[in-house]
Amino acid sequence: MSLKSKVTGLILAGGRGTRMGRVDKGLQPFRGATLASHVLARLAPQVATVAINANRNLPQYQAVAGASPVLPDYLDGFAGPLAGLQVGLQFCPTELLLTAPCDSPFFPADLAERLYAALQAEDADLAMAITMERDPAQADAAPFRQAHPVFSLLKASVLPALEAYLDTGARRMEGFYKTLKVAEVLFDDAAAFSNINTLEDLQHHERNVPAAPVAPPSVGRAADPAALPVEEAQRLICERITPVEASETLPLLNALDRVLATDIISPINVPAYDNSAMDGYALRGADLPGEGARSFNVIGVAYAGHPFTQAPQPGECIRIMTGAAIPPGCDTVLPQELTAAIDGDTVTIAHDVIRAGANLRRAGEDLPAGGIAIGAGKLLRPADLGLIASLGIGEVVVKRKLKVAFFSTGDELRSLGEKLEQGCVYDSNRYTLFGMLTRLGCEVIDMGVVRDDPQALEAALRTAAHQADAIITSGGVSEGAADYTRDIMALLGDVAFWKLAMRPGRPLAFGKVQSGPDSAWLFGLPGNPVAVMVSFYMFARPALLRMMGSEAKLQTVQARTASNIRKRPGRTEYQRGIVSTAADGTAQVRLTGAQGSGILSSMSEGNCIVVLHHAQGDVAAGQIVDILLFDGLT
Ligand SMILES: Nc1nc2c(c(=O)[nH]1)N[C@H]1C(S)=C(S)[C@@H](COP(=O)(O)OP(=O)(O)OC[C@H]3O[C@@H](n4cnc5c(N)ncnc54)[C@H](O)[C@@H]3O)O[C@H]1N2
Ligand code: MOO
Ligand SMILES: [Mg+2]
Repeated sequence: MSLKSKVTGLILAGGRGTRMGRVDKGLQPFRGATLASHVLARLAPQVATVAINANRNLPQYQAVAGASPVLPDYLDGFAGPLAGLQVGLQFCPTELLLTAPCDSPFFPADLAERLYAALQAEDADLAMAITMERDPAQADAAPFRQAHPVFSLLKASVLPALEAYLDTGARRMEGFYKTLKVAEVLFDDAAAFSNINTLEDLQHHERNVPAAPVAPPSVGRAADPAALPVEEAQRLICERITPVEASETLPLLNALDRVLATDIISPINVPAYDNSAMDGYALRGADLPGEGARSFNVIGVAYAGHPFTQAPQPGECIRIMTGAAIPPGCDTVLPQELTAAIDGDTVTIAHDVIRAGANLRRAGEDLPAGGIAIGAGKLLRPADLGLIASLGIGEVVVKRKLKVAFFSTGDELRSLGEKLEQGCVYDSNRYTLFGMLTRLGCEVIDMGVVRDDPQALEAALRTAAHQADAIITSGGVSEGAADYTRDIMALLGDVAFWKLAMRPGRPLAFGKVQSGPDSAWLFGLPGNPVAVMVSFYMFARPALLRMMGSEAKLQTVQARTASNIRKRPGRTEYQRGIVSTAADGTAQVRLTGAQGSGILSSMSEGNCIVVLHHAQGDVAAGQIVDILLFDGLT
């Protein structure tokens, strides 16, 4: 029996993350994934099965865990790693449990093997990793022994002892280990057990990534290997967001732009009956002449809404209008302009003008009765309202509207109507955000401008968390000295601050802000007026749509660029363009002059965004580029 098949892995991710501003450590983005997923990748090859112990953000951990279980503590109140060990042991289907914390992604690939060797040799209950470390401030001092109790291999049979220990009210890992027979295993590589405790640690490790093999930059500085690619940030956001549950029933006319909460099942066939696609003559296909011509006697008229119910005899036909029910016995309609002659009640038809079965619209060919006419999750557009009406359905169940609070941050901002002093700018972001959110069908809560002041920011975020499902802010997410936004966001919630490999829109804050029992997803967008829009479209929009219950994706189309475009590989660029039809009839795009992220006129003048992908370099005039039409976005 292999060692692997005897061991269950347990990732300890149940802590409060106190040293990381209470963020959920395991879910912090790291080298293109989350910390927990890096730990999982190390652990999985060493064990038969894995579980994650977590007490917050369970759906997000479930996304990391895949089919493996996510186990919250059985004990209340973030009782520490022993509480995680307890549920891990309760779950453990194998004879041994190997633990690793969610914030140490570098541990050895042979951890299980080496701990097991000692466990066996010493006939111990538990084997634990030890390293020798030095105080970096005292280079000459003797190294000291550092135990890593969270890196342990233990027998599943110690569970009763653990439960007895916990029953005494004690919670310390070291205290419990003293009750067991422990084998200590010295590892030489202390760095392999280093954990990431603070956001600074995270950024430090993020920066010390071995350089990724990116194509050489075309101009200027090299791409920043620590910056998170756009798709990765989108994925991390999407992993955490879940759709709102609540729905409401609305009259059809009020449901435009809302997200359908349940499938629309067609109660009838559409069309409800076989009917004519043409004004002309209904007849039996078998009566059409094989050669020459044949005359038919017109025995009646079928109008839309006024069916003719008598079947024709051979050599008879019925005059029929578009939409009228096909009379019994008929299977073909000859458009009136294809007749050879019409003389009173006699119509002459030549051979080979139509085939049998032509010009009929069959019952149920659009939608069969009992079939799904429109699936849940569809954003209802004008065609959908029409389709639902065509089924005779007058009310629909849609997801409730999202409430989105938004405010701008910055002491330099002035609202409309205020005097513009030296060094100030009018707040434009609140207007673009208002427009984008309204177009998305959200109920907007405009919270105005919030000063760069910790108390004001905290109060605004708390109010927003009480009132809204999501909060969108602009400004203060970069590293400027007067930007308190980051500190306050981190204080109130589980918020990550990302530096993205994109332009514009490099800084972004995302996470959950909690105030008392209420919480809201926060999108802290950068202050620059173009950056705020691009970041909204790339990150906030898909997340809000997902919360609304829709998975609508942005669709790029292609156009030929009219000029050379400079582009540095290693980041995604969103340049503003104007697409038009070239002389040869194909789509052609030219850029709107200056592309600075403060140049809002570029968004107003442009009708599309030219998407220059992460790995893409310079583009020569005449080459094809992807574009996102503003009309599709809004
Ligand atoms: N040392 C660094 N500096 C900056 C970096 C960086 O990585 N390192 N990133 C730059 C990028 S990229 C952007 S974008 C901005 C983002 O900064 P903030 O999110 O902190 O935004 P602010 O500093 O508050 O404002 C930036 C800019 O935008 C104007 N602004 C802000 N809000 C509004 C509004 N509501 N209406 C109109 N204009 C607004 C503000 O006056 C500033 O000019 O940071 C770079 N710096
Ligand atoms: O996000 Mo900034 O606006 O890229 O320049
Ligand atoms: Mg700033």
